[in-house]
Amino acid sequence: MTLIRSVSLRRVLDSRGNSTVEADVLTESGGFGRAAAPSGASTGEYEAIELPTGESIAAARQHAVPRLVGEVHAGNQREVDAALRAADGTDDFSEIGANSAVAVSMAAAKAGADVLGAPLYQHLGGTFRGDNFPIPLGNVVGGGEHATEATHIQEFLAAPVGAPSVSEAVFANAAVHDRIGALLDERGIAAGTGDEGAWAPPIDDATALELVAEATDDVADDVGFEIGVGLDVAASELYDAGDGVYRYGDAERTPAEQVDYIARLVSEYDLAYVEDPVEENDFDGFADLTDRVGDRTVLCGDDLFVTNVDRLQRGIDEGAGNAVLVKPNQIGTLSDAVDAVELATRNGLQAVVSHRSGETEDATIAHLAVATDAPLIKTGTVGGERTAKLNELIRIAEDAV
Ligand SMILES: O=C(O)[C@@H](CO)OP(=O)(O)O
Ligand SMILES: [Mg+2]
Repeated sequence: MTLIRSVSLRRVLDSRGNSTVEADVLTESGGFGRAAAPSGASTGEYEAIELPTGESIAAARQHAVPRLVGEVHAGNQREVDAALRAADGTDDFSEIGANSAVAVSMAAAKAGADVLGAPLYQHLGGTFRGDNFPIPLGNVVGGGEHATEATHIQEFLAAPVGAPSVSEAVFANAAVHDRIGALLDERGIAAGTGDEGAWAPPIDDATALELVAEATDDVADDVGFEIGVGLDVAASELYDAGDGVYRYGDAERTPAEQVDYIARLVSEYDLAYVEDPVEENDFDGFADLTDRVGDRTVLCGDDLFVTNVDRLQRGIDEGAGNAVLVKPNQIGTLSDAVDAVELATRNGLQAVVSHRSGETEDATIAHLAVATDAPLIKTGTVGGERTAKLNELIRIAEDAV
């Protein structure tokens, strides 16, 4: 019933105005799925390869489409993703591009769900998946690779850990974003926004932390539940491998000082979440930090693990981190992303399903987070390509009760 009849690929726009791959999958019985690949700016060195859009589409048409059409069932995600891997033939999707691979993988999942007449989260997660919903982490202030002349730390996140529902969490994050806008205004600081819709003011990291802490406290008082503060340091972007130091503008920190600095921030601001506190090759520094503050906060590897089970297994073996960021395009297929969640969960690590800084209206990650019972999702706060996922989460929560 779900045998694939056709796969179409096209260039569409992403939220940065760049091109990306969109895929349509149609099955023999008329099931249809459409999905588009996101794209990172602060990409990890070990991510699957994103090819230029046209190149990726041409290669996928040549190598992957013939292996899918009339051969593979869209309802069997493992079969779809195995065919994509076989068509590519490399470890990192450098032949057809992770952008085409992930678009087809997600579109096939939607086509499979369509044939079943089931929502995507249920097709992926099964009937007995439980009824937990992820807490959305909302990027409210940022800089790094996502904005120029703004903070060095890439993302300051609202973490509404006490929210009684997805909907209340989503609106709390939006309220924090709004409150920060007002606080910036009061201080006469003009600010635009970065790639993910977060405020990108020309202030230092300490001031940004004070501002976000004040805004989350104010909104927490209003809504009556706890809202913590989180960070994505995206430390690989600050690291100068030649000199072996982290550069925050004119200031420098050695790797040991970096670990001390983050540990101090965790204590001082009672941080609920820290992503990529050290650069992507420093498993030792990550493990040291996990030893020191891992019982108090979520320490999440993004560039460190790149949704890759081999790197994640190394982190588990070495005690580096207690959470993994899960980005399907970082590894290339939904099956690989689910493998990373399952490996993490089996070993007591939390999974954090995540968007990219370059996004589309595609909302697959909202379903993936619910399907896999991920405790957290990072998908922005405001802006259409971000609210597409947040509003989908609200709909899923309503649908699932
Ligand atoms: O570092 C990150 O976590 C992401 C998403 O916020 O950014 P990018 O997609 O640019 O890698
Ligand atoms: Mg990150």
